[in-house]
Amino acid sequence: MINEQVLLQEDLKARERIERNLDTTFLVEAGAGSGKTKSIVDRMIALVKTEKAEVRDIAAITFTNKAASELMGRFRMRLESELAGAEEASPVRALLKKAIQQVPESYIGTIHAFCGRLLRERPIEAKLDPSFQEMDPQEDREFRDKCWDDYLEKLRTNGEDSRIDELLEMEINIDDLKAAYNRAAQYEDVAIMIDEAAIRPDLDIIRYSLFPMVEEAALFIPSVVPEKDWDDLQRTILAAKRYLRSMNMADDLNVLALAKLFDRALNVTQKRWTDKNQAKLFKEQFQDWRITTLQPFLQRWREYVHPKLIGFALPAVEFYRSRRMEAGKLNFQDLLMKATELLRGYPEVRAYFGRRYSHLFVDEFQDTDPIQAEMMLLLTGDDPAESNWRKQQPRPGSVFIVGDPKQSIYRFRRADISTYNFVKKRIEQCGGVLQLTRNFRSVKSIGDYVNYAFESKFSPPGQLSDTQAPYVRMLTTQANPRENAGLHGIYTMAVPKQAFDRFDDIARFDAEQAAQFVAWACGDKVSIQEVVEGKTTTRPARPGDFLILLKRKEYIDLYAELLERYGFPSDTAGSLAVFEETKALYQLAMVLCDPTDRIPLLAVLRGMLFGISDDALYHYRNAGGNISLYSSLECASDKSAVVDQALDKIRQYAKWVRELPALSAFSKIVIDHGLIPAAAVSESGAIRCGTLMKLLEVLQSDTEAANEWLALTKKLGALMKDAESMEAASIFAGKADTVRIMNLHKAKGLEAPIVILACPCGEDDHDAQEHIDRMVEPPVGYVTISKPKNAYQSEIIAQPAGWNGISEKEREYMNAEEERLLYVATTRAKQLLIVSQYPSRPAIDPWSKLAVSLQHQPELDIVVVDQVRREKIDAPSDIGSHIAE
Ligand SMILES: Nc1ncnc2c1ncn2[C@@H]1O[C@H](COP(=O)(O)OP(=O)(O)OP(=O)(O)O)[C@@H](O)[C@H]1O
Repeated sequence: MINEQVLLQEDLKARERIERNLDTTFLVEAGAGSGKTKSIVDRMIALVKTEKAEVRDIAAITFTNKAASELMGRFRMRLESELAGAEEASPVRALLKKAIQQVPESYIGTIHAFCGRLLRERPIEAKLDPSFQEMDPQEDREFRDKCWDDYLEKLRTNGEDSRIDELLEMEINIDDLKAAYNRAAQYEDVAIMIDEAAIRPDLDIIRYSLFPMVEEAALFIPSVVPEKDWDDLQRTILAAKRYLRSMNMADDLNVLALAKLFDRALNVTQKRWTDKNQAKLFKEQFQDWRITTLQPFLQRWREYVHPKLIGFALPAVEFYRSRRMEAGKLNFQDLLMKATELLRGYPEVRAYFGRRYSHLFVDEFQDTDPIQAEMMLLLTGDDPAESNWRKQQPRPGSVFIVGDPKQSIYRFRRADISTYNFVKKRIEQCGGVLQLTRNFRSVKSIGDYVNYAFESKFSPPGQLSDTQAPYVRMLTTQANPRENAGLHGIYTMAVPKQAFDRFDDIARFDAEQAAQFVAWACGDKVSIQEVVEGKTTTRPARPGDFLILLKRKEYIDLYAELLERYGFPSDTAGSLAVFEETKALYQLAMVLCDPTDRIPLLAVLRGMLFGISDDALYHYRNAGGNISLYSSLECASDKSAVVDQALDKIRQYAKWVRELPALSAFSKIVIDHGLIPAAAVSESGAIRCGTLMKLLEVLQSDTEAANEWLALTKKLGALMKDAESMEAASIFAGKADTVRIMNLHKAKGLEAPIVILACPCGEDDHDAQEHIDRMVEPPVGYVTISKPKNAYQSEIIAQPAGWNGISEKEREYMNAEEERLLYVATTRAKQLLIVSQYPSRPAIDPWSKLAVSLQHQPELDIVVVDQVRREKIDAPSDIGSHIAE
């Protein structure tokens, strides 16, 4: 193998330099499985042992709190083991002892918490209320929503709501305005591009071109419906005719709505027209008109709307910002921006923190917020007077950055490759860029596959591109398991064609195969190779060896459900938390907020909590019963007695709500109704039960919700609406021997002996939504606003001028990131990687970009395994009757 030995030597040298060249600033590009955390710990220990730094001088910034606690744990353990190995009375021993004492004084944590620290020490210079509070993303969302409502209210009270009316006349509704507000609020550090000069496009161009075409084509549509129905163009023309007859076409918005009917490919079946040749001509004519007239027009319209929408949103965002400051509440972005402003604005503060944290470590640099780069250079810069971070150069050895540009997967959360490349160049000038290429994680067959699959996907080695990371060969040193000692390498697992390529069916088939494989493998059929204290051993596979990764989160619970059927517990991350129990509890909470409202009351009676049939309700009404919490039927018939019992129960709940703090009442209801055991024995019981318990925890952490029923109801509503705000959790979460199932972004930094890239469906090809240019000062944002078109698609309703070219550029970035996501996915496996495929329709398969490299990999033989019999309640509504009894 060419140069493999040389490359290994280079890797070794790089690792030595990390520990030895402590006065050199390094950016370490460490490939997958190369032991990033270990290299950080090695350097920290070296700093302590050589007295270059004390532990209290060290700040290490990690991507998540979990990564921070792992780093902290490993650092502490290394200090302890170094101490145990140090000679009695040696100077190093004293240093290590002191270091251990100082561990609590060091900083190891996320960038946001670090900024919080800086700001708490210097609130006056930061112009902050010293008792400011940090808001997590969920609290921030709620605060932002509240500010939006208040802002609209303020406009109304000040008589400024005519501004809203103006926008409503442009086919914009209140939801669109809020979408613009939410979008602009994401980019407070960016100058959002607005073209104030955009002029209103004249809709006469549509009137004069489209109306006559519609009238003419209508003449060739038969008067009776063709045997096989109207074709697309006919249907659209007939709809347009109805529109023209019934709507006021002097109104521009009606014309716009009509024109949009024609903004799609309209198929024509010639024989359904009265004249085939004319039909062919119409097809071409409408298609041509769409491209040459309609689409340019719609583009100009979206450009015209854009400044109005953004212009409305920006003052609302400013209102939200000033509300945060007045209330002393900082969101994550504020923490970064305020801390950077503080360092930028005060040379003495810069110098103070530069001394205080003289050795800065930054992990996962490829995925952090670009403002972090500014902070980092301001803190470590060698010129005390320079406030422009781009001109700063780190002091020798002051910063140690670790990252892997091949694993940058958070562009949607502001990660930015151009900032990464800028910092890399800067460090090249004043320190060194090192490559760690040796991979300790995967066996050779996986390494070979990864190299083969990604060499052509990344940019040529050593070449800096502003969209894609350069390819670096991965050097695996773990041998494959000996023959018959363990299934290893890469396998595919295909799902056969499903009717209409329905996602639900594809996912279910795949989940069943995956569960069967896990069951088979754990039945002593697959051995796992492990290196323990330098010795290679094997042991039977167990559930904890499996990591199932999905590109999208919708189907995570399905995989958990199928695994459960085969008797395997799982631990999920990133799946949606909206189960029937949560929905039913929310409905009940609404009833208890306003018991006079009969509609939710009826829904609760018929829903999963009480499962009362329409028949029973009918009998109850017939017997003179009133569906109300305030009346009870004296002599109900047998059939309707259940209604009375349910109403009694709800009355009882209402009493608890009046008498107890909200969370106590809520918990009592959950227990009284037996929801936790009921969830536990239902389909996906472990997750549903775990999610209910997590729900109680989430409510407990919100003081207002825990005390007040209305706030609790609102909180439940927010959790239902915003799937991002609470993830489902299994009761097995955190237990060691469970199959882990998660979406790909959650798998950052994780590994497992066996990885399944599952669920070969659900891929969508969504358009770019924004593009941020961070190479100019201040950074400029090109932001579009969209609204849902239907359940699956959205349409852009406002866009900045020149968006087509800009969005193409952004697509390049997005496509490049897709490749990196695949790199992250394939590099999680230690011994065996299984890739699910849906060959019948690659466009919907998120893993299909690997198809070419997978061509010669064997397909997994799925051995049919029986499901485990378990007792379960068949219909959720049964729970109600159980309780009623
Ligand atoms: N020097 C080493 N010798 C032997 N094994 C190591 C060494 N360093 C790390 N490992 C092992 O290699 C595996 C990968 O290490 P780690 O998870 O730290 O890699 P990483 O660089 O964070 O990878 P990724 O970026 O892909 O998440 C782990 O199982 C770890 O225990």
